[in-house]
Amino acid sequence: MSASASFRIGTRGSPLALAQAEAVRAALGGGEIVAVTTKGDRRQDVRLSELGGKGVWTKELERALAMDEIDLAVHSLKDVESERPGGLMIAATLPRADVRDRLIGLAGLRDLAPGMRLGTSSPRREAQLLRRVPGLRIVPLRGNVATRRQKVAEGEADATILAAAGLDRLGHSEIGIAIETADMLPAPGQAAIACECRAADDRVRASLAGINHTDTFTAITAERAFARRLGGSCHSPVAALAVRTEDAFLLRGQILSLNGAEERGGDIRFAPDEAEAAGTMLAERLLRDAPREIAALFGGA
Ligand SMILES: NCc1[nH]cc(CCC(=O)O)c1CC(=O)O
Repeated sequence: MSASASFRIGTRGSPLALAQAEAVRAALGGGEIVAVTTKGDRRQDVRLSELGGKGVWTKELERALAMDEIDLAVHSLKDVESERPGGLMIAATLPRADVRDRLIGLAGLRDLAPGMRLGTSSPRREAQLLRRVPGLRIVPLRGNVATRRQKVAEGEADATILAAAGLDRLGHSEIGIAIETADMLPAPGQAAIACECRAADDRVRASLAGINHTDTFTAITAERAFARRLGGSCHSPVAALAVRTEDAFLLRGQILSLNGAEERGGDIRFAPDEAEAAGTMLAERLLRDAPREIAALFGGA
């Protein structure tokens, strides 16, 4: 039995969260899965922003971590706010999955037309799509994959968009059409699974260091520094993606006004040890000449 076999691996209880926790358990070579219900899981009827932002997914897990009820918490990194509570740290990321979003209900983005109802509760997807197709009607749509597909099938929306990584991890590789990142930049941290632990817990930290995928960690470090420097609220329209190139990394970032009318985007090349600084620099560059609608969203400017 490996040393990590005794770790209590905290996770939300949704099918996606459990699949991700299982992937971490497999990487560690053992451990006990402890499912914790979060406020975000209990309330699927209201907008995420009304529940208090994406912290609703992570807060109860982080409380359990701080209280030593679990040894590590597994999250979709995308749902983890870029400011961390003291004493906790993201210590590892697994190799990143498909970073793209997938369109469900239509054959491609070019089939979107004014007046169509696109179901999403993501301000990023809403702003990006409104920018592409002004006049599109955005209808709130939450719930797990099965629920959302059902809502589209029942005509509550004409189409919806979900992260490829989540669909694939649930075994739904056949659902939807992948949207290239050039057409729709994903959320910071999308498709990355994060392992969070107590910063003072050397035993867990050492085990997590052993399963960490460094290229993914470098990429998400840049993306999260970008998001952190933008401040604003955690439900502002922000997109970022860093990828390894032949000799370095490339971070692309985008910020939009809520209705997509205004947009600023750009990119920056960086070496692995400059990930944090690169994210911050790109954010500052985009904020410098940002129009008022965008500057108002990202108060940290
Ligand atoms: N907040 C929802 C959420 N958080 C992580 C994923 C998908 C998996 C991932 O991006 O790692 C999803 C669903 C979606 O956006 O379609």
